[in-house]
Amino acid sequence: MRRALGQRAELVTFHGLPDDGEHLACLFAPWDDTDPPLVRLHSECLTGDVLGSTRCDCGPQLDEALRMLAVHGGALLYLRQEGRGIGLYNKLDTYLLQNDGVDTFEANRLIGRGADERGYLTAAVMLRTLGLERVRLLTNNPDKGRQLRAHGIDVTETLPTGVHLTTDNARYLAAKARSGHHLSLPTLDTEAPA
Ligand SMILES: Nc1nc2c(ncn2[C@@H]2O[C@H](COP(=O)(O)OP(=O)(O)OP(=O)(O)O)[C@@H](O)[C@H]2O)c(=O)[nH]1
Ligand SMILES: [Zn+2]
Repeated sequence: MRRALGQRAELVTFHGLPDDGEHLACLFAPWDDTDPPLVRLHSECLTGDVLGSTRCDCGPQLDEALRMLAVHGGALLYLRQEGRGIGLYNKLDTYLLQNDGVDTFEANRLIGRGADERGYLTAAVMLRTLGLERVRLLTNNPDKGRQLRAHGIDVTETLPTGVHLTTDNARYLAAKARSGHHLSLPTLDTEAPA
């Protein structure tokens, strides 16, 4: 079902998705006919997207994607994959471990969950349903492009998001870089000068 969201954007809901989730597509028109449309797969982060938490970079990444899509057109899939798939309450439990110095991926494992439980089959089905089988993907996470391709989406290009580094999210971003996200972070010199 399609609902208008302002003059140049509309929301699309889906029924019968593989994981039965309430995922949402937000379409921005028009897109340039010469290039495949810009697509952002955004994983839900209630704390960062809505409540302004500065522990992660989700809020600034969502704002950035919405700004780019408003200019260039394309689609944002808002995927209900809170906490990289472990859910909100579990994510909040891992925050306690992170406060003791454990990184965001290891904290998931310590509560008995996968470091990243997200799959993108549902996103691929959403894109195909929307007629978006060739896309340019906005992400620093190579797994998203890899999985979309494995599910038959032609990802012609991957465009990096900005690096939204602050003192609050520096450890979070460093953990993402270690886990394979394409992020070039400045190195911090923690040693005292000789
Ligand atoms: N388990 C867990 N999930 C988190 C934490 N902080 C943010 N998240 C979730 O992480 C997801 C976003 O993943 P990220 O690793 O930040 O980025 P990404 O989506 O893999 O990559 P990009 O496309 O480049 O943004 C959202 O679902 C957030 O809810 C955390 O401390 N623990
Ligand atoms: Zn977040």
